[in-house]
Formats: sequence, structure tokens, C-alpha cells
Amino acid sequence: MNKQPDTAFDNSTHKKVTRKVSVAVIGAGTAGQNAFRQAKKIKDDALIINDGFWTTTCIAVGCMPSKLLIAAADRAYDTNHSSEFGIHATAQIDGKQVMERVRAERSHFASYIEEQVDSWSEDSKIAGRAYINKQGLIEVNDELIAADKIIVATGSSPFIPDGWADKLGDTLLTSDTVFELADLPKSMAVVGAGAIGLELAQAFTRLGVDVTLFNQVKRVAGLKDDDINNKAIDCLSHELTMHLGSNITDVGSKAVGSQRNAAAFIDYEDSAGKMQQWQGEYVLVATGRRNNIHELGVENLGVKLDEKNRPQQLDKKTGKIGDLDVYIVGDANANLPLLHVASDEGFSAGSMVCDNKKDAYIRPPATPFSIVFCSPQIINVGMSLPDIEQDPTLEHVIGKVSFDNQGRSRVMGVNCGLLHIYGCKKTDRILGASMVGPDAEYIGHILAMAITNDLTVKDMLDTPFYHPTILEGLRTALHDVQDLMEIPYQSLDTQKNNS
Ligand SMILES: Cc1cc2nc3c(=O)[nH]c(=O)nc-3n(C[C@H](O)[C@H](O)[C@H](O)COP(=O)(O)OP(=O)(O)OC[C@H]3O[C@@H](n4cnc5c(N)ncnc54)[C@H](O)[C@@H]3O)c2cc1C
Ligand SMILES: NC(=O)c1ccc[n+]([C@@H]2O[C@H](COP(=O)([O-])OP(=O)(O)OC[C@H]3O[C@@H](n4cnc5c(N)ncnc54)[C@H](O)[C@@H]3O)[C@@H](O)[C@H]2O)c1
Repeated sequence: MNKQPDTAFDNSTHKKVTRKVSVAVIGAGTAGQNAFRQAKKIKDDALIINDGFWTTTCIAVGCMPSKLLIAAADRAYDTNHSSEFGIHATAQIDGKQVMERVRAERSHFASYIEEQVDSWSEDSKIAGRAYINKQGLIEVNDELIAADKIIVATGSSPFIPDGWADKLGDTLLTSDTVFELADLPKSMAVVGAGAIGLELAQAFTRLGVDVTLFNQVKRVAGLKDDDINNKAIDCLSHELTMHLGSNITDVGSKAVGSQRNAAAFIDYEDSAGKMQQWQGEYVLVATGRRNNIHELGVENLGVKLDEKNRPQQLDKKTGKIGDLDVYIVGDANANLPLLHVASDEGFSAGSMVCDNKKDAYIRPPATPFSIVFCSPQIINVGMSLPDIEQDPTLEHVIGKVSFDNQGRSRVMGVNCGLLHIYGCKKTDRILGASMVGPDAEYIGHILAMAITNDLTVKDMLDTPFYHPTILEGLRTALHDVQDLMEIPYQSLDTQKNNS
């Protein structure tokens, strides 16, 4: 490291350096484990340090338990909402069994990671919280480690507004604790209508919990296209109680008899400016996540952080910071806190630090792509509409399709949605897209593939679309893009109205 002393002592503490390694990875989530595996192929002495569980945020408290809960919720929803098909049933929901399955399946996924971590030699991993001291040395447990290169993969944690943890006490839940509930609660407020809030609020509602969702702005899933945002609110409000544009002025908990020793309340000003109070069993706070970097000491390596703790001079391909021998990858760099990004960045950084030319491939930054797994699903791909609108040279058009009357969506009874595809008039390329609607996860993948591989709208329309599918809606929107571009070959199309 640039700041590492030549001596084997830390001058400030007079502690002896306990080991010298070529590569140290801090954090053993998805990004860190990928980085470590890749580095270890070339550098025998590569070391990984981790605080807490070794099974990744994704598996322990993130992607997987949330999708397991949603899977149960969707079963219940379908059972309770099939009467339009002439099928009448009421779901009997065993809350304990629902939560047990979430945890049992989570353990199943975790076992693969545990097996891998167990296969790493004891001297290549350290369980403990790392701190980078003023000398640029890593302090962990009783060790003082000098590393030529450091990969920081310390992830992120739930953000809880100031004072709420104390005021809510044990009525407070976050994504770190909610999957540990032994049973489904009777009622719950969810604060925050981002990906976490939306997914969990809808899942618990579908499982029979009385859920109220709060968000301070009239926006869900951070959608930046107003029409898609309004449509998403419209589709979701059929089953979710939402107080969007409400301002929470206070939260707290109070004693309520013998069953539970506390019940929560939220005081809020609703969107009409009227003061209201919500009361219930728990408050699930989903007001965003913050990268775990502020107490790590990366500044001691020369890394500059902005006011939101985002590292400056970040190379988005590899996580490298300027010309330092420091890489910050995954949620820790607060760039795109998504699983596939953490995975790619970890892999690339691990290859870079040891110049692994043999089986390394530095992945280019992925086309921005996110999915929120509520129903209907919400996706964003490529550039956002506001970013496109800021650049008049892009000469964009917006191809649209509604899923409210789309053939297969109607057949399946999932006909609520809207897709906007942002096309570039000059290049016949797709700049980005935003959608709420059925099968959005698949439509999103197709659009991400098209953008990544520089396909033209014509290329996409020359590809077969099977009938009857929800994906035919994508074709309708692509046709709309073409129509707006006024490119002559569109007139040869014959399949246009089949969906
Ligand atoms: C509820 C929820 C649902 C999600 N769903 C999805 C989804 O559907 N799709 C998707 O793409 N993404 C989803 N995400 C996001 C995804 O889980 C994260 O982007 C991803 O797991 C981040 O991986 P990571 O390797 O950067 O961090 P992590 O997996 O969090 O690993 C970081 C590790 O570093 C350790 N650490 C921190 N500080 C130190 C220190 N000082 N010393 C040593 N170790 C330290 C931590 O304890 C942790 O073990 C979800 C997240 C949540 C919370
Ligand atoms: N399906 C997925 O890919 C998935 C699922 C879950 C999480 N994630 C990742 O986790 C990250 C964090 O998710 P998140 O939903 O916690 O954060 P987020 O930043 O996406 O959303 C937070 C929401 O909370 C609201 N909010 C903030 N403070 C508030 C307050 N005081 N009162 C009321 N509302 C308030 C914000 O307006 C925003 O809508 C996401 O950015 C995403 O990268 C992804």
C-alpha cells in the first residue's frame, strides 16, 4: 500500500505486523467471495476477512428470503383471487409454517456457500471486524496485517432515521430482522416504498397481515417516468393501503396489555396536510440502505469519500480507486446496490489485483437493469427518461403499450400495466425502458440484452414473437417506437396487430 511503513511495526501503536499478504479482501458477501476466489487462483497468500455471517446478505437477509416470502404470498393471493375463473377458495394461512419455510429454504441456499467457505484453508480467512488504521494497516482481532492490495467489499446496511430505533424499541423491524419472525404479525406499517418496502408490504398483505405503506414522496420503486409511476400506483393500490406523499412527524411504541408489551404508532401528516395516527404491531423500516464504509478507515488509504460516503475516482468496471491499490466493490461503493453488479465487480477486482490473465475477464459495466418483484413487477433498463431528456442530441421517442387489454395478460387475469421504450430516432437503438406489468422480468432481460448487444429496433422486430404471449406486448411497443421514428421498413410489417 502507498502508506504502508517499511518496518514491520505500526509506528502509532508499536504493534507488530502479524502478517504480510499480497491481497486482502474485506467482507465475504457476494462481491468479496467472488473477488477472493478469483485472486486465490493466482495469489496463494490471498486473505479474506469478514464480520458476521459468511453466507452473504443476498442469502441471509436479502434477495432469497424476500423472494421466498413473496412466493408464499403469491400462492395465497392466487387462491383467494380465482373466483373470476369460477374457482372459489379461501387460503388457510399457517403463519408459522410460512416463516419456517422461508428460513428452511434459506438454510438450503446457505449450505452451498458454507460448503465453499469451509473449503478455504483456515489461515486464509479471518472472522472479525476490520479497521484500516492511519498507517494503512488492517487491524482485526489481535492481528495487524500489511496488504499490498486491498479489496473492500463490506456491503451495506439498513438506514434507520435518527432516533427511530430507540422510540420504536422491539416494535422496529428491518430487512435484517423481519425474516426471523416466528409467526406472521396481525398488523404492520412499512415505511419506504422502494424495492424493499414494496416487495415486503405486498407480500405481507397477501399473507393476511394488515399492512399500511408510507412513503414521503408520491413515487414508488424510485420510478422516474411519471406515467409509469402513476400506473404502478394505480395497479398496486388495488390491494395495498398506501399513504404516499405523507410526512412522518413522530414514531413510537406504547404498552398495550399482556399479549405483547408494546404496540407501535406513527404520527403523520397525510398528503392533504391533515395530521393522522397509525397504530399497529410492528413498523418495518425500509427507508434505504447505506454502504458500510464510514467506520472502516478507507480514507487512511487515500480514498476520498463525498458527503454521502461514495468513493471518488471509482472505476465502475473493476472498482479500482484512481491509481491506488484499493478496490471498492458491490454495495460498498454505493454505485448500483444490486446482486449481479456485486458479483461482476467482485470477479473483476479479484482478477485485476493479481493480474489474472489466465481465466480473468474484466466485465464491462452492465447495462443498468433493475427489477422489483412486486405484482405487477416493475423494471427499469438502460437510461432513465430524465437523463435522456437532458440530452437533446439523443432525439428520443417513446414507444408505448398498455397491458390493460393485452391478449395473454387478459387471459391470465394479470392485465394491469404499461411499458415505455425510449428509442433514439437517429440510430434506431433503444436507449432505455421503464415498465410496470406482467412478465416484466422477462421483458426487462430482452431489452437489457438488446441494449448491451447494440441491437436495432429492426433487429428486434425481425425476431419471432410467439403467440399468444405477454411478450407480444413488447413487440407492440417496439412497433410504436418504429412508427414514431418514421423509418420506411415498418410499412412491410404484417404481424403488427396480432397481440
Ligand atoms: C431485502 C433485500 C432484498 C434484496 N433483493 C434483491 C434482489 O431481488 N435482486 C438484487 O439484485 N438485489 C437485491 N438486494 C440487494 C443485494 O442483496 C445486494 O446488492 C448484495 O447482496 C450486496 O452484496 P455485497 O457483496 O456487496 O455485500 P454483502 O453480501 O452485504 O457482504 C458484505 C460483508 O461484509 C461484512 N463487513 C462489513 N463491514 C466489515 C468490516 N469492517 N470488516 C469485516 N467485514 C465487514 C458484512 O458483515 C458482510 O458479511 C436485496 C437486498 C435486500 C436487503
Ligand atoms: N428486487 C430488487 O432488485 C431489490 C429488492 C430489494 C432491495 N434491493 C436493493 O436494496 C436497495 C435499498 O432498498 P430500499 O427499498 O430500502 O431503498 P430505496 O432507497 O430504494 O427506497 C427507500 C424509500 O424510502 C422512502 N423514504 C426514505 N425516508 C423516508 C421517511 N422518513 N419516511 C417515509 N419514506 C421514506 C424514500 O422516498 C424511498 O422511496 C435498493 O436500492 C436496491 O438496490 C433490490
